[in-house]
Amino acid sequence: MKPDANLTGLFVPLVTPFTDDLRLAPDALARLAHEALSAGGARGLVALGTTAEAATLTGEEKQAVVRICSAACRAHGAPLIVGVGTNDTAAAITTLRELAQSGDVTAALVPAPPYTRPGEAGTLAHFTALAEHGGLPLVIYDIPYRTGQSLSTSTLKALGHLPEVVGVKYATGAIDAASMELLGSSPPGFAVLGGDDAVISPLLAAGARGGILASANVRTADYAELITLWQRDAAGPARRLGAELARLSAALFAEPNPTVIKGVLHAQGRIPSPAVRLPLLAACADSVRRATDLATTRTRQSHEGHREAEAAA
Ligand SMILES: O=C(O)C1=N[C@H](C(=O)O)C[C@H](O)C1
Repeated sequence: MKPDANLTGLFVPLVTPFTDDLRLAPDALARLAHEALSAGGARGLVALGTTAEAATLTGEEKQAVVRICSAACRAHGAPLIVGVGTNDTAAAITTLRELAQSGDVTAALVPAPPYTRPGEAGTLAHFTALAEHGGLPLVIYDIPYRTGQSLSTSTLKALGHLPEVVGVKYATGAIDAASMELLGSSPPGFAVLGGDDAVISPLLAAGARGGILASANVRTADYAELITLWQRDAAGPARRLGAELARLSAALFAEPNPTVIKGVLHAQGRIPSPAVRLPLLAACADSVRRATDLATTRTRQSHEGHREAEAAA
């Protein structure tokens, strides 16, 4: 029997705000977390995703980030997913057990072991070990262009049958025959969440249950609404809003994530600095300006679509 993780709707993988001298800015993170879950209408948060620059946070900073996100999720009765990305199976199990002990974490987001490329059988064995010994529900993070390891639909479905595996963040860079096969034959209790921001709208149209979307750090409410519109079968307004948000997502990913997103949040006065840690470099002014413009304006057409959908609901 699977745990009832009820993974549906929008999950925001929060950025980790820094000061200009690259220290963690905890108050700004707490503010972003509360905004996403209140005005933004997100279903839940993801801490320590790629977007959080988890790779360059110290152990202490990771604990602080999880503490802040846990407090916000507790206050809003929202689920918290925490990223646990490593190519060391034993170390991942230790981290999962520590997170499980807190009692605040709904699930862990676990990519295929990056860099090692253990092959599909090794990857399946890695995930199975995490499922059996980690003590937390798992969301598989399928992102071959970052990990160097692709997963076939049959492997994903085999994972989906494990009692501890509650979903997949699907970010293969394409919507193709394999995506349709997965969406059409997912094991019960196994949620497909989109993770490629620019194509979230077509993936929702094809049946994804929601998304883990870095772009939703900005215009959170609009990404949440896009998911609701597709869930309500309001195809016209969903298509219009989806097209508009796809342009925004493309602009936000014009440079390595989360550099442009941090630039936009800083331009909007929501974080104290656009600073990112090496090897990331801050996004250039043009990319930030273009994305900020798209982040600030919602077109009249998609507002009209929203009213149409409200009237029909
Ligand atoms: O941190 C995340 O979770 C996400 N990361 C992806 C990436 O950086 O490739 C993008 C996705 O929107 C969410």
